[in-house]
Amino acid sequence: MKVFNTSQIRQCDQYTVENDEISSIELMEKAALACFEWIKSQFSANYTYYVFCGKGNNGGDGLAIARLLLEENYKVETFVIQSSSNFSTDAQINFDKYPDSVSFLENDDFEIQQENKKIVIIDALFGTGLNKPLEGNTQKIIQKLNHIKGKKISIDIPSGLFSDSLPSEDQTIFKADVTLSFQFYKRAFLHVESAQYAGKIFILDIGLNSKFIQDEETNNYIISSKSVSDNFKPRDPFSHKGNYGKVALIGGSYGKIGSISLSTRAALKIGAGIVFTIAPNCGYSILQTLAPEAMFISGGDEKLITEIKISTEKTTIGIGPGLGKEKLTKVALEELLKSIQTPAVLDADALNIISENKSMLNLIPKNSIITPHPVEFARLFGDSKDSLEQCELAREMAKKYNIIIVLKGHRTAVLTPEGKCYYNITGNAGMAKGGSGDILTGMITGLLAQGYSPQIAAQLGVYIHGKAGDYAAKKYSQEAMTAQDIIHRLPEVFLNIKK
Ligand SMILES: NC(=O)C1=CN([C@@H]2O[C@H](COP(=O)(O)OP(=O)(O)OC[C@H]3O[C@@H](n4cnc5c(N)ncnc54)[C@H](O)[C@@H]3O)[C@@H](O)[C@H]2O)[C@H](O)CC1
Ligand SMILES: [K+]
Repeated sequence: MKVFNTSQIRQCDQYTVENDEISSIELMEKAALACFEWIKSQFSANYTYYVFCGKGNNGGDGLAIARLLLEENYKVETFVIQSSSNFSTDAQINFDKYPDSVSFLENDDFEIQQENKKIVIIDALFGTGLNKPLEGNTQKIIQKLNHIKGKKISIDIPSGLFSDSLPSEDQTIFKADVTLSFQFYKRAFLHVESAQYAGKIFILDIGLNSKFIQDEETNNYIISSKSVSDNFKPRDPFSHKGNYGKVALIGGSYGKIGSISLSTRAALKIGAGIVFTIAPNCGYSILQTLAPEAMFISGGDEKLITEIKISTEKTTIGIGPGLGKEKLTKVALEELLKSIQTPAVLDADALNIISENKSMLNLIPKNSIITPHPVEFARLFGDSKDSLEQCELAREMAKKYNIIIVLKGHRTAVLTPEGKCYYNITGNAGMAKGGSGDILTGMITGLLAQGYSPQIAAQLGVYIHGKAGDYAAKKYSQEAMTAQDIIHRLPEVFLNIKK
């Protein structure tokens, strides 16, 4: 699913009006109707709706939503910000159509009866047309709204937030519980510094022109359930284990055998045919017990990996979880990287070792997948001022080193050598725990071994990992779920991938 910037969204809007049998006012009505239907499905008529509108098209949406609510006898109070600018053409039409009186706000002296707990505040002050950070009265109004208790819904985007950039710390922005956004994810919804204002995001289809959407180019995408099912390869009834690849997960050190056992189990559970684990000897009994389906290969020493003895030709390597950074382990990693020609997966301490010896970056085989979290990424490639800047740096590094970077976080991003960014929107805060990353490494390695291209293995891996995490949270709660529960919920994910 494509992510467009504000100017592309505006062009899409315009293209739709010019090429489809729909006028801009009809499009606004369609957008308002989609919001109204969503609101109706979530809240009863016992709520009082306070609708705050600007004078642009976002305000026009708000006025239309307020009218639709009134027509179905919901209790509605509508406010319009008084300003020197005129209503946009379509907002004016909706203002004229509004059947009740509205209150014009010159400052923040409006009253909302808070003893009535059933309050919904609808923010239709500013949308994608915001041209500078809010100040003066609009700033005061939003600050006051942010202190009022009630359900808060932003239309299209929280007022005060820019679609394509991140806010400064002192910027005033409406804090929504829910954002009902039209047709597309905005880039701001995909970065933690701005996404926190949007709450839960629902994308409402307002039928913008599909040819424009198909033809318009972008470098940013969401990994959709459709792209997952389109790329998913069901197992062939006539196949044997050799058809599903040979994996070697390499990692673990004394006290960190758990990491590589989680990766091993994840690779098995994601469908890999044959799985080896290369770990220090202290991991032997643990691994043979926790993952009896996998074969153990000694890493050479009791407590750390000092040698990696595997033919790398037909084996897909995943290296890093629990590996440690001992000198001999570093040498073993360097030797391994020099010997592999095919894409591998590198995570955790494998990346930390490389960050201390940056020339090793050039040894990473072309089209390999690295899976750093933001701190590991910064160690490798330097600091960034925020997550958007880090994402852009990752895009450059993916191109420079010809690798796929899985930048883990609230919304994990997969950056490709072609400069594309694929955001993952599955997953939840229950996964922000030790072990989750080890599992992701095992999953991506297992998918790569099964013949998925590195880019698709990375995209499927992050999507499936997040989705299994969502099933785990549903069953055990975000608090009580542990990383292992992500592995346990994989069956639900596979059973629900539509083919
Ligand atoms: N995506 C679609 O196809 C549709 C989107 N719709 C809605 O339209 C808005 C965008 O509307 P636009 O008129 O371009 O802009 P806004 O309503 O966001 O605001 C413009 C308005 O506000 C003034 N302004 C801008 N910045 C500031 C500021 N910092 N302080 C004060 N005033 C400011 C500006 O001068 C204008 O007067 C989109 O988000 C959707 O909600 C359609 O309704 C349906 C199709
Ligand atoms: K808004």
